[in-house]
Amino acid sequence: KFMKKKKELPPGPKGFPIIGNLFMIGKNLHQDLYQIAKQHGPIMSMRFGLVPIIVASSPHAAEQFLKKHDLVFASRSYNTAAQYIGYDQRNITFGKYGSYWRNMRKLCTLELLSSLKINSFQSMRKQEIENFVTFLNRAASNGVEVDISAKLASLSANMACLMVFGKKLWMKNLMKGVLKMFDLQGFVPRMKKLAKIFDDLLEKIIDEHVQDSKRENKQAKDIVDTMMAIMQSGEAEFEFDRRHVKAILLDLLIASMDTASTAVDWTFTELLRHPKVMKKLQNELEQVVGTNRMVEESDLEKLEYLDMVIKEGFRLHPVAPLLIPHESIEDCIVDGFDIPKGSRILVNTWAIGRDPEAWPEPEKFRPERFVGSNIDLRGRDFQLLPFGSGRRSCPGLQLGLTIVRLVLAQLVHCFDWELPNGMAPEDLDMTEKFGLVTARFQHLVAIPTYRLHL
Ligand code: HEM
Repeated sequence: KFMKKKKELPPGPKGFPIIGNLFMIGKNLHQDLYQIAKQHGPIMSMRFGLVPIIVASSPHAAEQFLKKHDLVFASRSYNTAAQYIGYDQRNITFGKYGSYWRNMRKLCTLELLSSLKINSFQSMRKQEIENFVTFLNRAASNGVEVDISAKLASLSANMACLMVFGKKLWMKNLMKGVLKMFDLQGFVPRMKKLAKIFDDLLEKIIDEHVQDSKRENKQAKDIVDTMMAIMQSGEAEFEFDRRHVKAILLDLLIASMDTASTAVDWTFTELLRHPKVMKKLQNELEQVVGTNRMVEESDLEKLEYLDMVIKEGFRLHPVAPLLIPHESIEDCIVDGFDIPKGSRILVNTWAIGRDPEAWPEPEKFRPERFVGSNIDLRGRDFQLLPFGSGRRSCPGLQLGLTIVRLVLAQLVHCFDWELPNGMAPEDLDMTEKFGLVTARFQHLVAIPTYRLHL
């Protein structure tokens, strides 16, 4: 006779009824999970309230969920924020795995975030970065300090708005509202109100584009134009109306708003903490670009040390330390453990970047560790996953990486930097503020001195 085998969940800390393990979690979820995993192992099970959570904290564990069994773990969970802000999970980021999501994601990669499309926004990026450098230059002439974190955030927001809508909008406060919604789980009235504000705004923008498109010789196509053209052509092989257009617009806006700027903010902080690395990068830029001009996008592929610096920055400061939670669509056995359908998977890339088995002396910021190594950050190597890996990995990788490289290179190439009030590099505060995008807790402030001969 068969005996039904008892399900064996991965090991994990004991929880209480109803709240599960929530009592163990403080302000920085990724850091707490890192500590707890040290006791329970790289595949660990917990419960947040009634929700089963699986945490992956080593390269091998990440590979199991994102590659070996990727199809099972390629969905997202339903939440009220996704319902109201994602037009009932019609967007990509929170879309359930299925044919609708596959189609939308394909459209996004092929039409909206292709190399061709990204290149078509190159002159816009150049213009915005020139404005940014002009601002810093003025601060340099006056010898005043600059709130780098704030300036990076508005640069990034401007580029995102120009790319998606074709014009700059003051979205920052609205965006903060959206991100807060994820903390306000279940706070429906406020969510509805915010969703309505966004919806009105998007409707207005789409109407303006429809009006404009009737005029001839319209300039560069932004993403609204591209989406409207697809909608009107009737080429899409799936249901595609204004709700879908709005869902994707918001998706791209949220995804590109804070990510690249936060990555630059962290890596630039590390450069300020490590003056020798900063100098070495300046030397590379002097050799490749020279001090008579700013960095161009076409220079980027020649900047090898810049690449290592950026990898090292992402290793220690992945912008989305737990990726975006994945959800399993059926029961699955992973490394001999039973993972039930409906589990939420948190891949702790922050912990993986600090795994001493994968990285010698992980706490040190040392870009030279990548000399002669072919570890890449595009999702092929599971010890470095700032953009995730597999089906749910970031479709904006190429664009995000281009912005990060260009902006960081420019900051380092155009200016020398000093900390305010004679602060020593090692005294820079490195506290994190956990969120879907994990930023610096305190804004980074520094004083520039212009160094180009332009
Ligand atoms: C440095 C910049 C960026 C970083 C570090 C980053 C990182 C990530 C990560 C970690 C995920 C989740 C992967 C997962 O759940 O497994 C993600 C998803 C996503 N990203 Fe990015 N991202 C960046 C920029 C962008 C940009 C510029 C766009 C588009 C304009 C974008 C669009 C998206 C979308 C649509 C998703 C959802 C994908 C899905 O669920 O299928 N990202 N990104």
